[in-house]
Amino acid sequence: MTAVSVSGAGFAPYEVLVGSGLLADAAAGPARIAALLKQPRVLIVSDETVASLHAPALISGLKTHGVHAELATVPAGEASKSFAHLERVLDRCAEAGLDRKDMIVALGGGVVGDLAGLAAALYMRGVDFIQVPTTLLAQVDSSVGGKTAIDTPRGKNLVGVFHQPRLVLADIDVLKTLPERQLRSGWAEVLKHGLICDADFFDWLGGAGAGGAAGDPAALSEAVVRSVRIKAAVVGEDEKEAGRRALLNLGHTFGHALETALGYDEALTHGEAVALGCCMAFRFSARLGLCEDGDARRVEAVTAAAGLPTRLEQAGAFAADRLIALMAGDKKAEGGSLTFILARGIGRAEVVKGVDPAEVRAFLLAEGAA
Ligand SMILES: NC(=O)c1ccc[n+]([C@@H]2O[C@H](COP(=O)([O-])OP(=O)(O)OC[C@H]3O[C@@H](n4cnc5c(N)ncnc54)[C@H](O)[C@@H]3O)[C@@H](O)[C@H]2O)c1
Ligand SMILES: O=C(O)C(=O)C[C@@H](O)[C@H](O)[C@H](O)COP(=O)(O)O
Ligand SMILES: [Zn+2]
Repeated sequence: MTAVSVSGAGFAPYEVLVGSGLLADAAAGPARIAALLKQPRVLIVSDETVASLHAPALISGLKTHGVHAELATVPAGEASKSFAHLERVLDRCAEAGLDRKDMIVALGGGVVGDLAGLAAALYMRGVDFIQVPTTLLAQVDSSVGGKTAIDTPRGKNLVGVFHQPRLVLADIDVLKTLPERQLRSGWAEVLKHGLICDADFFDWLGGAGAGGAAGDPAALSEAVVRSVRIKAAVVGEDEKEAGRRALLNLGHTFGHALETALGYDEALTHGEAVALGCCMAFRFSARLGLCEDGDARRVEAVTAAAGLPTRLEQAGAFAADRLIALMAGDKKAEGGSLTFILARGIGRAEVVKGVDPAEVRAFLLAEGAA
């Protein structure tokens, strides 16, 4: 097991534990959860798919430590990141009689983590929560850093707060039940971490570590640990995204606009949108003369080799003006002007504010938007 600690100026430090058998072995994950509790009970929030596969092991592991667990489930999928499901989860907290000393456990992918984390931040003005991420995406990214949110039809993650977990338990074994498409989606955020600030990591992901995208356990473990270290370092420096943390949004200005334009449809997962968005960010960077065309081509080749989309037409048909309007509503935008995370090369991302919408429009048309 590897422990990565996340610490920063504005929040209580916590550990991300990455390893095998953390859920199945009651002396591992459940023991760590039990040790953090002020009262011997938790509310586990999960989705219906994950609950049926992995909640029984967690519940019985907790029971061996005298912890009673209640379970609240939402339907699997992005549509659960909504006001309606947030209300239902909050109602379940009240129905279960949770008080301020109780703990919520988010057992699932990024959808469950974002939703349960937001519910934990809101219920009684804030209760503690633990992340037990079950997708690759959630293990390498969403369970770490304290961003919680729901979507609205006008924007992805438009309503949320920063609320850090008390512990993250990333059990690599649970990825064995994850559908291949979801594994590849998570790989997109892994590639993103290399592209932002670690060219050696990106080289490894495109070479010796490439098997991780198809489930090779050793490569997956290493990719999770290296990703978590990168994310923990960035979050520790800038919890509330005053500066450097925005780099973690590489590929997301384009990606979130695509997801919202598609109505959070399952045709494009968040990871696929990020993969495509990163390719677009590199092509846009090359067009603006920030990086070499060769960098953009390499990003595209490594992304395609991982079975992820790299071109707009793979995601659907889009109107450039609609995408620009959505990007102007992105959380990084200031006064309606566009902000992008662009790159001077692989591993050299930077925040670029005040990008000319006419440049963006011309780029989107060249990419195949109408
Ligand atoms: N808070 C953050 O920092 C952050 C970072 C990245 C992404 N996100 C958010 O995360 C969400 C995407 O998360 P995701 O990709 O994990 O999707 P997800 O949570 O929808 O999970 C994907 C699918 O996999 C299933 N699943 C999960 N674990 C499984 C397992 N072990 N075995 C079998 N099936 C399993 C789920 O039921 C679901 O159908 C998006 O909403 C995105 O905005 C948040
Ligand atoms: O943790 C962060 O910061 C990120 O930007 C990670 C992203 O992968 C993630 O999708 C995040 O939810 C996006 O945040 P948002 O602020 O753009 O909604
Ligand atoms: Zn993301």
